[in-house]
Amino acid sequence: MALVAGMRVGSRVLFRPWAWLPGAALGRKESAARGRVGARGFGSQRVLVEPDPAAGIAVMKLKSPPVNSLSLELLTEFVISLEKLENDKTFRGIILTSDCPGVFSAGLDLMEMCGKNPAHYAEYWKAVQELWLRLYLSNLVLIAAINGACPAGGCLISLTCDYRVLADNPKYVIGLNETLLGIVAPFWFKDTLVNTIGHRTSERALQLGILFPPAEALQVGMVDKVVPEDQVQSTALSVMAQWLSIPDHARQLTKNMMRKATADRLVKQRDSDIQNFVGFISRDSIQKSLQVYLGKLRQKKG
Ligand SMILES: CCCCC/C=C\C/C=C\CCC/C=C/C(=O)SCCNC(=O)CCNC(=O)[C@H](O)C(C)(C)COP(=O)(O)OP(=O)(O)OC[C@H]1O[C@@H](n2cnc3c(N)ncnc32)[C@H](O)[C@@H]1OP(=O)(O)O
Repeated sequence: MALVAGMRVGSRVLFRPWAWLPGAALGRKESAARGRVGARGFGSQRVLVEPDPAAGIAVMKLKSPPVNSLSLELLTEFVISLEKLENDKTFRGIILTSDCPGVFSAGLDLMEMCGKNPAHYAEYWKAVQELWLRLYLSNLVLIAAINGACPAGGCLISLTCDYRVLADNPKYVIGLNETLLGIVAPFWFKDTLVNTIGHRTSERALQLGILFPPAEALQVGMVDKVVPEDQVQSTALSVMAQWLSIPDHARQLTKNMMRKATADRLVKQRDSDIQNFVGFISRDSIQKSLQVYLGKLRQKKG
């Protein structure tokens, strides 16, 4: 077997770029929880995994009501489930979807970024980076079955997938709307978007914080297919079959070739990216903006 830049070619698992990342190792308890997934469902409180070993795929459902906001707990459970599937050679693809009606994911959890201390912000941001790196460079085919609203960090997660199917519902908007909150999408969010929809469209979408309804999302290439709500899952399954018809090693090396440079930009500056985030989010003016935004979200109800 040849070794290419640390990747073992000839076995199914071709690259584990995170294995050498600082902080990437899981604790002993978490390691013990790993192992073969088998045919029974597994998962955790916030991440349901429904494996179909015969088909070589698993459906992963985010289940952190009410809106799948990406709390530290959800990020951690997400990474653990992902790693379990990555480590089990039975699995070649994951369909990523939501168990919360009407919302794919509300993005990063605003409560994790408000009123906490710098150490907490640093821990949180490291977890956000970790999930992005693992998803973006995953060996598996990832298909997003987007069955609800998909703003900011939710959109980022979908953009790490190889293909996005969005339910045709005007409420199910998708985009990186950070500027509407008075915050800034970091460079690796931006890079992920640019790699998907191109520079000019990203520039406009990012500055204006555009949340695209389905038809526009399809038009700009933010999603690959828009289908009636009751067909999201079946469409994701048939798209998966098409992607799985390609030999893994060829597809994986090609994915790596397309994505590695983007991931490496973050890998090379993880610590400074954390410091930037902590400095930025700790500013009084930013904290105020986030509080105002949270207030508006709450008011919307009453
Ligand atoms: C040059 C210098 C650069 C430096 C840069 C350095 C670093 C970068 C710095 C920062 C980067 C941060 C990047 C941030 C990314 C994000 O993802 S921020 C999150 C953005 N998310 C949103 O804007 C979505 C907000 N939510 C909604 O729009 C809606 O909730 C919905 C998802 C459309 C669902 O609507 P609905 O079903 O009607 O539910 P409610 O609105 O009623 O919400 C239910 C409760 O959930 C709470 N909630 C909603 N979203 C969040 C969230 N993201 N985090 C935490 N909590 C959330 C909402 O307040 C309700 O709570 P209550 O029931 O009222 O308590």
